[in-house]
Amino acid sequence: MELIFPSVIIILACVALLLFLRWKNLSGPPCIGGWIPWIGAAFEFGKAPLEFIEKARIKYGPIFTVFAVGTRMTFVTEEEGIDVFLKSKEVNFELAVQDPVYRTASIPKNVFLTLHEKLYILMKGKMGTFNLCHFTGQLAEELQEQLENLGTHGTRDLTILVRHLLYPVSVNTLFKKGLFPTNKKKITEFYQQFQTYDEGFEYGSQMPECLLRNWSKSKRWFLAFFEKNIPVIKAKKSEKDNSMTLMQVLLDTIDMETNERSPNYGLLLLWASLSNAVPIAFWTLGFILSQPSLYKAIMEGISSVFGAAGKDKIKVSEDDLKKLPLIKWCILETIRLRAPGAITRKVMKPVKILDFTVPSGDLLMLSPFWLHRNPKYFPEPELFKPERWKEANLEKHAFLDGFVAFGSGKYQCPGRWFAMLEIEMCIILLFYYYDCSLLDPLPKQSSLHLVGVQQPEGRCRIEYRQRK
Ligand code: HEM
Repeated sequence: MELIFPSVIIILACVALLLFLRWKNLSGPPCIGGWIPWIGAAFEFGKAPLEFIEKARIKYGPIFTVFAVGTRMTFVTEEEGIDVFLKSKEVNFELAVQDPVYRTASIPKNVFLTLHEKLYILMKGKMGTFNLCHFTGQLAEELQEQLENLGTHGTRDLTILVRHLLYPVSVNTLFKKGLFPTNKKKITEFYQQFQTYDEGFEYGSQMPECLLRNWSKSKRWFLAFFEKNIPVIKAKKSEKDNSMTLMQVLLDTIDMETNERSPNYGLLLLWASLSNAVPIAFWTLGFILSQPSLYKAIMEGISSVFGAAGKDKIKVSEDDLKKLPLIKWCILETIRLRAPGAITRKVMKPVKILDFTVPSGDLLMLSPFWLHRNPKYFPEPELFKPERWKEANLEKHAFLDGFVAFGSGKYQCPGRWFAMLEIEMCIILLFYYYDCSLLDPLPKQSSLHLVGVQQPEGRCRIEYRQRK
């Protein structure tokens, strides 16, 4: 009797626990795990995350949880879930990205949480639509300097060409004029290090650094680069009007709170400014050049605004840009089709979506890439149709409904208008000076990326020849 009593209690406790777990599971969205504890669905998911998401949506419905390496990611794919993602006070951006920020830029949680909102407001203001006009002149100047290096004609891989234009232009515009190396060896080193850092970023944001030797080296290379250059960036204001660059403005605030993390923020801003803008410039040029009638229409626009190509440098004004809406539509249509695989928020308190309760601690995930393929928002979603952007009120800085490539809500991408402007200027100036054609078909997009926009899977060469 003495032995039976505790056994009954243990059995009852187990039954209660099982019922509780079953109830919990029933009230949560369907969960895709694997048979290996903790690892869960990591292998299947990691092989091709974008395809995995779409297959799971078809099999499990509009909301489902993927359990992988100890993390629960709950994907929302339809209105009700999207609304919670974008508007609920119970889901949080900062707590969702804090861990990846720590892994990729070594910014500790307390520093990140103290500074994030202040820095975000500064970036949003400095790169907002009112201030955009301050970038136009310098972007044009920097781009024309880089274009001079292309010579009269040549053939290059389009990705490399875009990198050679946008790396120096972004660094010199956002950090400090002249900061980008000018010595050939150092330029090559910068390119190689950034490529390694960028390519490994997604793994680096999830795995211990000790498992990613080369990536870790490139991260340390950039931290040392900024450590050396922060005093230089701080020292020099614009000779023309004493104005400050974005990084100089950020450094003022970072210094007030902590004087040790400036290089880390330099690295984060560098990555944010290049990782999406470069592939989007690549794809936009690729889409335009692979459609002769579109390329012709764009060239007619450029010639009507700037005249025939000559030897002198040109100035590009806000008014000029307004006369060339087709280029902006092409950029937006490219961003729609190559949008980030996922954006994320942390669930702070359980949230109800459809008939399910998503528990606190889950990462709520939204896929701009798949949302942009919903025919309800974008008819014939797989087609590249720049003219659909005619409907958007771009004068009022509004995108089309259902377009979330820059995120949405409180912490929408603060660099979105700058990115659009930089890519627009890049296309205008390249096409103004050179006749271009593609020597290879446009490559497929890789489906390996959740973080950021989609990368090309193979090479694509461009031939360029100075216009007469
Ligand atoms: C086409 C190019 C770009 C795309 C598609 C893009 C997309 C995004 C997305 C999806 C987010 C996360 C928003 C969210 O979760 O709601 C983001 C954040 C951010 N982006 Fe961009 N971005 C682009 C270009 C740029 C550029 C050129 C800059 C800087 C000059 C920039 C700076 C940032 C920063 C600093 C954040 C983090 C904001 C925060 O911490 O609150 N982005 N971007």
